[in-house]
Amino acid sequence: MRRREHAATQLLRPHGGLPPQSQLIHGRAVFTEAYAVIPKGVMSDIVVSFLPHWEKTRLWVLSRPLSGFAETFSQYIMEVAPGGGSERPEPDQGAEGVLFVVEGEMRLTVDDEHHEMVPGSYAYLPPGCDWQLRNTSDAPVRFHWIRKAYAFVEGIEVPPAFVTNEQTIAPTPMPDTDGRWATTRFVDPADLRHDMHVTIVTFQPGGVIPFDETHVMEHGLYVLEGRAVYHLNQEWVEVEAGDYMWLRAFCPQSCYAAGSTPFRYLLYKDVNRHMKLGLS
Ligand SMILES: NC(=O)N[C@H](N)C(=O)O
Repeated sequence: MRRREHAATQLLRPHGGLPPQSQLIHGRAVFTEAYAVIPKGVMSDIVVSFLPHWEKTRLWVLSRPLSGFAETFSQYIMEVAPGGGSERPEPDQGAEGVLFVVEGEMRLTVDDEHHEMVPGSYAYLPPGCDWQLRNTSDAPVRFHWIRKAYAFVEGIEVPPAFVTNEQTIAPTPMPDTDGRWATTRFVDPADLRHDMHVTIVTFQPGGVIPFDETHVMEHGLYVLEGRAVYHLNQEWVEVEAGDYMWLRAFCPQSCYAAGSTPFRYLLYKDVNRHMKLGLS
């Protein structure tokens, strides 16, 4: 509980506001064909977005399908002020979503059932899900909203909605890592109803991904806590809590946890489906 509060405080102060006019800040932002890095410092007041049917809400769009629909997902950091929220949050009946709270509290209603969401709360919302959201507290709430067009498959049913909290799930250690690399999984990897995974990856100080993973799955990585050096394609990039990385399919990736506290990130990955072949 204590660690969660600390991580949330670290996270939120950096967003919003502007550097003074007397300063020219050179950021660490990177955009390449293979990946992008959006450091926390560039999530300022002048790059916010707003959405239809959301009240008292602003957001930072961290990723979106860029080249037609070759990319699979969009990811937002949502900030909802007290009293704000939406009765019509998702305009697309084909979109599934994951919500993950990083600071504050809110009420999520799914099929008329209320869920009080706190830091670490996680909700999976299948396509066509009936959900609403309201900040019933007296402080802003911030959460990630990851959306993907659900890939329907004949003979496989759509998974149901669920709400949980990362604190209730024991992380699964990676084999042969002495527990220095572990993943908190919210769905069973063998459950083929799911076509995306949003997990929490945790490295203890000194933990590494020891080789350049290179795979077809895309990633969004939001650093929740700690710091690391990430190898992305041909470059080494320093990242810390509040930074975001967007990785296209096949972007080589490895890392080492560089701080004195655990390095943790929220990870999106598309899984369990054929590739579209462009046949008509
Ligand atoms: N960058 C990562 O954390 N990648 C994961 N090992 C993954 O692809 O599952």
